Amino acid sequence: MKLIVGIGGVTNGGKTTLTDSLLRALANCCVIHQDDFYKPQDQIAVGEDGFKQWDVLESLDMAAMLDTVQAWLSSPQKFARAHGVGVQPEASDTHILLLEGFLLYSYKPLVDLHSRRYFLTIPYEECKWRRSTRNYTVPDPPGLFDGHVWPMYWKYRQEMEANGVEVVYLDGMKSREELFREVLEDIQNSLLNCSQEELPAPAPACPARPQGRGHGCGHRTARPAASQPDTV
Ligand SMILES: Nc1ncnc2c1ncn2[C@@H]1O[C@H](COP(=O)(O)OP(=O)(O)O)[C@@H](O)[C@H]1O
Ligand SMILES: NC(=O)c1ccc[n+]([C@@H]2O[C@H](COP(=O)(O)O)[C@@H](O)[C@H]2O)c1
Ligand SMILES: [Mg+2]
Repeated sequence: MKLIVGIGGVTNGGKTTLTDSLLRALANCCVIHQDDFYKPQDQIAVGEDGFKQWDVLESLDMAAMLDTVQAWLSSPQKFARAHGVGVQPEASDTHILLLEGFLLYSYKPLVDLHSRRYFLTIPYEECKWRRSTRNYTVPDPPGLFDGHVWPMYWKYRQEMEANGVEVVYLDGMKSREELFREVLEDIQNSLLNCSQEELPAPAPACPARPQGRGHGCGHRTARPAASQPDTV
């Protein structure tokens, strides 16, 4: 069985922190980070606002990311070995791929491959503060957060919700430990449900089930933006 789990959501929501913890806890688990697929800096467009457009999908080589996901799908064992992940023989027919990134659910070919999609949210003030403590390879110029990062976050999130992409929202204000426990338990439940529901026919991955409320691999439908706790 193959399970692709997305850890998406707002910048500084805690995606990488949570993913690192899950990676350590789950057997036969690999990870692909979306920000490893940034295009070279000289290919990042400058917008009419004067800012380099780091927070748009076009700044990422999503075709390359998809190819990497396909490589895992075609042979998780080979992928794990190539990435230095030990395969545990006793759990060898279950493989998990964590996808981590801030625009995971805005690239259609990737959206549909997920078995489970998590989406971390934090309020504006917290996000702005956490962001101010971060050191990116290219430091944020003054005004980038309010002029580009936060508006793009809402633009893509609203598109995701309008497109009916089903996600499980996570409150990034909870402690690291609480988030880890919550998501680990949920993934373990998904694994149990998927193994019970798995068909004998070849299945590319345990699929997300849009109508699958009550099924382990389904998602909650995205709630409208206005009901989210971090609405500005
Ligand atoms: N649950 C949490 N509560 C408080 N701070 C957190 C939490 N998770 C992560 N952080 C901190 O927030 C910052 C961003 O975390 P990170 O995991 O890199 O987020 P992301 O990958 O979503 O940008 C880091 O300084 C990290 O230590
Ligand atoms: N990885 C890089 O090369 C790079 C460069 C400039 C900005 N960023 C920022 O990274 C953010 C996405 O990563 P996080 O979700 O981990 O914050 C985006 O908001 C983007 O502005 C990344
Ligand atoms: Mg990160």
